[in-house]
Formats: sequence, C-alpha cells, structure tokens
Amino acid sequence: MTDKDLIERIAARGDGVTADGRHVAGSAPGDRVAADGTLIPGPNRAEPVCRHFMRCGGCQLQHVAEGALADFVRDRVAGALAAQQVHANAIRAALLSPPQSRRRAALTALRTGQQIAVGFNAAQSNQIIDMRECPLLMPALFALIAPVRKLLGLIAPQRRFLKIKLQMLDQGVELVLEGVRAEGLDAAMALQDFASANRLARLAIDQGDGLETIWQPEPPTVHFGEIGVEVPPFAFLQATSAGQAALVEAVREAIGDVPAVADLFAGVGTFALSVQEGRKVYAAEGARDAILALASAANRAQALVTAEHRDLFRRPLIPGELDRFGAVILDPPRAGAEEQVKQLAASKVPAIAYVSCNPASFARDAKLLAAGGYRLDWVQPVGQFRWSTHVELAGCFTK
Ligand SMILES: C[S@@+](CC[C@H](N)C(=O)[O-])C[C@H]1O[C@@H](n2cnc3c(N)ncnc32)[C@H](O)[C@@H]1O
Repeated sequence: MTDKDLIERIAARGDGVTADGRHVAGSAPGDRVAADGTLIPGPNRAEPVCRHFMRCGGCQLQHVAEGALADFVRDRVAGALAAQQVHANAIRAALLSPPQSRRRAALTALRTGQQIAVGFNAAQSNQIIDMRECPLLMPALFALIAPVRKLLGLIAPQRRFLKIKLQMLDQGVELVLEGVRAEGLDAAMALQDFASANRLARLAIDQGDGLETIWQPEPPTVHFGEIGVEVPPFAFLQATSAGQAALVEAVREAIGDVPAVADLFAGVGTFALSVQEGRKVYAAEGARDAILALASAANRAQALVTAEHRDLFRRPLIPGELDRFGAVILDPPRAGAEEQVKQLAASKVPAIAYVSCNPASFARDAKLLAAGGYRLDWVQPVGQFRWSTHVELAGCFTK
C-alpha cells in the first residue's frame, strides 16, 4: 500500500477520497484502501450510533469522528471559496450542533397495505427507511413518530407519499401532515384526540386543497430574546437552537454596535429580532405570512423594527436604500442572493453579515462582493445538520 491509498478528505457528497482521487463510500480521512478494496480503519473513525445508518438519508457521516467531522464542515467552506478564488482572512473552526438537537424535520411517510413507514428518504432514492430510532431529532420530536404512524393508519391513502413536518415551538411540537385523507366525523375526532393526547402546540393538515389548522389551543410562538413571534405553520427556523445561537453570535460580531441595520431574507425575525435592542432594524422578506408575523411581534414589543414584504430577487435594495445602514445582514435561500449582492457590491455599507446554507452560492456571491471592494474578514462554518453533508456558515465582509 502506498500513500495514494490513503483517504485524505471527504468529498461534498460524503465519500472519502484517496490521494489519487478515488471516491470510497463509507471511508473516513486516515483510512487506507487495501489492494483488494477493503478499508483499513484509520484514527478518525467513530462507531455509528444508529441502526439505520448507511440506509437512511438523514445522516451520511456517523462513521467519522468529531474532529474530522468539524474539519469536513470547515473544508467545505474553504474549498468553495478557493474554487471562486476568494480570499478569507480567517476561516474559523466549525461549530457542530450536538446529537438529539434537531428541532425541525420534514419526513416522508408511505402506506402499503397495513404497513406504514415514516422516516427520512433513503440516500439518493425515494425509498423510506422506517424510523425506529433517530439520534438527530430532539427526543420530543422522535417520541411522536410512533403515535403518528398509528394515526396514519386511519388517514393515510394507499401508496402515496405524505409529508410529515415537525417543529418544536415554545408551547410544544407542531405537526403538519400533507397528503392525508381525513373525511368524516371519525377522522376529525381522531385528529383532535391525537393532538390533545400528544399535547401538540398545533396540528395542521393539507388534504390537497390547502393547509387547515385542526388544533391550536393558543397561537404558538417562538422567542427571539424577549420577543415572542406568533409563527405561521412550519415557519422557517434554524434547524437547531445551538446552530441558531452560533449564527446569531457571528452576526452580532459582524455588525458591531451600529445604530441602523437591515436584515434581508428575514423570515420570522431570527436575526432582526435578536439584534434589535438599542437600534433601528429594517427587515425584508418575500413570504407574506412570515413578515406579517415578524411585524406584529415587533409592534407588540414596541421595537424599532420596520418590516417590508419584498421580493429581493426581483426588487433588491439598491445602493441609495442600502447606504443608510451601518450594517446589512443577509440570509438567502440555497440559491444565494446574486441580484441583491450586486447592489451591495456597489454600495457603501461598511459591514455585511452573510449567513448561508450553501457554501457554493456563498462563494459565488463573495466573489461579487470582493470585486466591489469588500474584504472577507472571517468565516464561521456551522454544522447544524450534524452527520450530514449539509454545511452552513456566517461570513463578515467589510469595506
Ligand atoms: C434561509 S431562510 C432565512 C430566514 C431567517 N433569516 C431565519 O434565519 O430564520 C431564507 C428566507 O428567504 C426568504 N426568501 C426566499 N426567496 C426570497 C425572495 N426572492 N425575496 C425575499 N425573500 C425570499 C424565504 O421565505 C426565507 O424566509
């Protein structure tokens, strides 16, 4: 065996890669590939903690030890920036969310005869691995899987994929069931009983004609600092509270104590409401229900937050609008924010906190900002989706 057989790194999709470029599924950095193709374990392996590992699509990297896992997250960010020839003054060590901390999940369910499978899709297929344990989800979320499986026995049509969305809110878990058939009084009563017995914060179903709230004893909320937002069903929240804390902390550091901040792609206010104290915040967001929730929470709290419903792809803020802010926070969807970033590149905004769930679109946008005279002072990689290849980050740009 030579060094060319050494697994040097993990590729974006989770395969290990040898020094001579071969992709080997299930390998970790430091493993070696023997002549017969078997893997000789190296120092960076961990014992997978879940019986579904390798078949379930929820995790790709349970076999990788903590340090190497954090290196993978950091290297993904470094690699994406290198591919765009963007220089970062510092790429920090990645912050990983702990096991059993995922507070938000969209699962799939399928009924075949009397069998009902609920789980993440299997890796790169639409087969569902019926979940009997899950080291990712908060225990309170996982505890609902068995009762949901039973409920679906009453309301799941045959051989149709259903979406099961779970999210932890202040009052408990909210559950959204999409694609179910709940006709008649028996089904309606079964849903009510289910929600009450499981102390749900909210139960909503979609039978193909829009979302219907079945149960909601009080308007469910999420708090950002002191401010409670009455959130719409399955509103976007960061996947773990540890991940959210890491991103909010990075954003705070990047924007400093400037008196006026814009939060673009604001959602229900994760950043806007977390940083509003002692300053004015402008928040823009394309989803109407999210920005309305943010605006009413800010009004109730008498915070100096102005909220605008705005499509930032079609109508990005232009330099004349941007230049009144001491800092801009940006947290776009996976596609990134090319149009908005072009306007930012032409602006005089002194600091930009860019939060991203896609290192590739972040690096593309970072290149545009660099061309506009911005320096990338630091990047904080965040592994909220533990054991997966999904990587997030916050970057601080200044000019
Ligand atoms: C990654 S989420 C971030 C939300 C929020 N910053 C948070 O951390 O909770 C991206 C947000 O961008 C919004 N969005 C997507 N496309 C948009 C567009 N064209 N214009 C404005 N907002 C958009 C989504 O509705 C979503 O709320």
